[in-house]
Amino acid sequence: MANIDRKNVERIIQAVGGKDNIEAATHCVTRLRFALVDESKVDSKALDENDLVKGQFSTQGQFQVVIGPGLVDQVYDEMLKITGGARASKDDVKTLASKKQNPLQRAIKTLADIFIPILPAIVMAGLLLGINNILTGPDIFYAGQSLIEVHPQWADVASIINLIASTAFAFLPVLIGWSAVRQFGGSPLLGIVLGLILVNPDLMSAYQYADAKLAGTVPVWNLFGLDVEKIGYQGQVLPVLVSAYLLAKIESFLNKRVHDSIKLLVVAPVALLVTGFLAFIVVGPITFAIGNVLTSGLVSIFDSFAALGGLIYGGLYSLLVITGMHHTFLAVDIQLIGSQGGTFLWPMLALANIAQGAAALAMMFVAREQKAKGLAVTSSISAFLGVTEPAIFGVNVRHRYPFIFGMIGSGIAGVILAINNVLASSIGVGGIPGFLSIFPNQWGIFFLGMAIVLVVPFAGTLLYGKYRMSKTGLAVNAEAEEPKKEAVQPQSEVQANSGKLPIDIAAPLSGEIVSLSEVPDPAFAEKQMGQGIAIVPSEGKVFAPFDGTVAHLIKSKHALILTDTNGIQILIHVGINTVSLKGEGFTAHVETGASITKGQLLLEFDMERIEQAGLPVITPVIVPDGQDVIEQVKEYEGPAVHSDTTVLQVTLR
Ligand SMILES: OC[C@H]1O[C@H](O[C@H]2O[C@H](CO)[C@@H](O)[C@H](O)[C@H]2O)[C@H](O)[C@@H](O)[C@@H]1O
Repeated sequence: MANIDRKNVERIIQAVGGKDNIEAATHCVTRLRFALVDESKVDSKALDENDLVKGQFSTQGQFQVVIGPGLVDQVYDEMLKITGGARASKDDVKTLASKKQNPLQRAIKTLADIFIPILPAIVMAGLLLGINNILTGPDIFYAGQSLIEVHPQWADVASIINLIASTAFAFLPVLIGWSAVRQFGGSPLLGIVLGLILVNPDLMSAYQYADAKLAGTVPVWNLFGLDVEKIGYQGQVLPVLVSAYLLAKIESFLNKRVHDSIKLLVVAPVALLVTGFLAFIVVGPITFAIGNVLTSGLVSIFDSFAALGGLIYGGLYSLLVITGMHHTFLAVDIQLIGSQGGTFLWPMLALANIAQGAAALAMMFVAREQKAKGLAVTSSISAFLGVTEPAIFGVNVRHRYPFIFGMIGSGIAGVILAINNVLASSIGVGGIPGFLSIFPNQWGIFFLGMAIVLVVPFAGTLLYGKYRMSKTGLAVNAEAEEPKKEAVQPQSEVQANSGKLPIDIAAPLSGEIVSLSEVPDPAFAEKQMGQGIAIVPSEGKVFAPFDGTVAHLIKSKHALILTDTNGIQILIHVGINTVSLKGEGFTAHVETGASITKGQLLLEFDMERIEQAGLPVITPVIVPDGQDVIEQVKEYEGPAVHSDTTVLQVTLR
């Protein structure tokens, strides 16, 4: 690795607003992470012009300057020497950075962080409920009758499917309790128990509450003259969220004060007792009422300004996906389903997914290069099945106009869905399977919306893309976007062309090799640190791709830098933002400095743990820039078998 120029480090300090503007700084394997006093003092142009800097962006109150593996430690050390500042941990910077977010931003992020880990359970339940809807809904296969009415032998099959499907919704407070207490720093197990308390079958179900209230038959406990309603909180979000917060705080209060020898006897029982009483006496009734007021407020706004609401939510939903804020609306969907029996927001989400997929698909006909075409197709399939990041980041945002046509299509469809009050009975799989979650009597309108989000973004992108090509004479392809990238050629051709020795680098993981552009982190996706590929792993194991040494095993064990016998360095970064797991779920079998042999097991990681934390497991494998020995890097795609499939080919000078 090249030596760093101190002057460039000084320029970085100046560009981020000088020493006094740096509240704390740390670094991970690839970038400097700053908590800055005032981000408006950052001179982006100066950073762009700095040779050491590969990229810059601000996220969640942190300002990140991408330097690249190998160099970043040196730059960080030099920076500390210059500023005289103290080393900070990632947590220090994270805490300071989150203070920079306003309370609303923090609340949004916390909500999203709570709901992301439970999303798979809810989506699974929604899909099964959709199947149940098809079996039990009238007029789908037979006029005026449902399939199980005509074929009663299927009735119990539908009933079992319904039971399996509705469990995640019926016990939703348990899922939220687990995730929320974990997020608030308490014991997830107590969160589960809290959720179970709130839906205990001894309580009257929240779904029967309205009728019982009218009839005056709500059961109560009498606590020394105080009547407390004995009701459960099925389908409610706020009661369990607030109770989970209290539980986590009470638990950590007690943990700090109670002696270790009696912790087991005191902490959990007291925390649960206090929270349980508070939940039924105060928190539950108040938040239940607030939840109902908020949802009916939102419903009446949509009743009065349906078209505008549909245009805004449908049109801008994909922008929310870019910011990651979209998961916050899961809480609103769930609350709407719990208190109104259906959500009008989710159908627009499903169509917004399709719209981005259709726009990406059109790029297949605009792009000329095979790889760009391939990316357009695969990413659009993913969007049609409810996951849009590959289409949005990999294709649409890079060319801008497909993203805009996607938003136009989903805005128009949003208006149509909103004015017809199309509802989803549950949250399901977004994109095309989304119709399964829509009340079957509204499929007609939903399919009309689907036609719009297929046609408008596709036609708009295709026509505008062709027009642009005819104006500029340029084909849109990967090379046009990424001038440095080389096309993949057969090995023999490379040897013949360059006359230099190409070195094959084997896959360090088994799975699917994809383009770096599919990595949901701009530092990798935009190749700010170097060329490479990413692997969507099929198992949580990293193997040595060559004989060499471990140049650096990152403390939190989520990333490794390896050097081969020719001096080529590669970075393997397991997952995205996995530094936040602080080594949890990672087991290293080697240390920094160890010699390695091709095929040797280096690291194991728990894919489920990473996914539960809401983090992607996609693993970039890059050849960091700045290696003077390297002339060119070629990238391969397709299925990968560790230690066998070639993922990269490096030609030395
Ligand atoms: O909110 C429920 C939906 O959640 C997922 O989709 C949303 O998040 C995805 C991942 O960030 C994103 O790609 C997609 O555009 C969002 O709509 C899930 O994939 C959907 O099936 C689910 O309905």
